[in-house]
Amino acid sequence: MGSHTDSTPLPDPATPAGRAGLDAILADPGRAVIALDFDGTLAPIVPDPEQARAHPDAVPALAALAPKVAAVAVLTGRPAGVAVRYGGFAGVSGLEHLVVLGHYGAERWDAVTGTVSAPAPDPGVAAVRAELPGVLDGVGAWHGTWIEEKGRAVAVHTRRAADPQAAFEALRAPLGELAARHGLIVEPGRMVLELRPPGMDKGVALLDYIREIDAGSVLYAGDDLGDLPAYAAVEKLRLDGTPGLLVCSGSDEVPELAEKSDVVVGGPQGVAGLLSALADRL
Ligand SMILES: O=P(O)(O)OC[C@H]1O[C@H](O[C@H]2O[C@H](CO)[C@@H](O)[C@H](O)[C@H]2O)[C@H](O)[C@@H](O)[C@@H]1O
Repeated sequence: MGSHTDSTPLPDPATPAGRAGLDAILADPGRAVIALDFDGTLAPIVPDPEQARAHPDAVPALAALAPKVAAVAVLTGRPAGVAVRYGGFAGVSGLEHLVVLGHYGAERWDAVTGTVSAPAPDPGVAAVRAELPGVLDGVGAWHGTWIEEKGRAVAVHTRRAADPQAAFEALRAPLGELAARHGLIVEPGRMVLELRPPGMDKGVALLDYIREIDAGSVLYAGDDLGDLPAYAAVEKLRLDGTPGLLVCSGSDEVPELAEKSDVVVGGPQGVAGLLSALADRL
């Protein structure tokens, strides 16, 4: 695998803004932030969310790139600690300064300390958790749907239902009502509807992090609807004079993201190849 990614050339961005973003990263890597989603971007999509793991090429590529840029961050809907575990990010040489922003930025894990910081849990989550089985029962959606307990949120997955898209659509309205009754929002994703507190998204988290690092350029890679706010953040940064490159980890499931991206690569293997090629160039 290693020799394959080592030889991958850097992609040519499809847009002038994307080319400017890549040029800025190459010209001054010491001020570049590389931010990446986890599921579908660093980790292949699998039917059972508990079995998701980073692509074998992903961590070596990140570890090769991180010492050459200002900062590398993983920005995920997962709890930060879960992403660290499933990604195998702790204790990796080269990733001593990695930051994992979990729960769409509400939680933060720093490799330097090995600890997670997070605000107090939203009481609406406990109320939703208690009512969720009854709501699913009412919709007749038990078969094949699966509740992911996320601590600060709960998610209902339909990928393993007989008809995943139909189950997803059938659950949208009732879960929306349940979330709204308890002050939560529904975050739709790839065959998943997550009920979570409002007020944070990947765009807010990315902008905060870019400010913290005082970045001069940014690369953001994602694959899902939850990455759209981060895409919007990069578009805003570009308008304000900070170049950026938008990378889509391609799939058939979320065409909206591919349409907005500068570069589309072939899933997590393609993302790892791009990161590795970037590390080689730097
Ligand atoms: O922000 P992300 O890192 O992309 O996390 C988004 C959600 O990803 C996970 O679900 C997705 O991946 C699963 C494993 O491959 C897959 O089975 C599921 O269909 C996908 O939606 C995770 O389980 C969620 O908690 C995350 O919010």
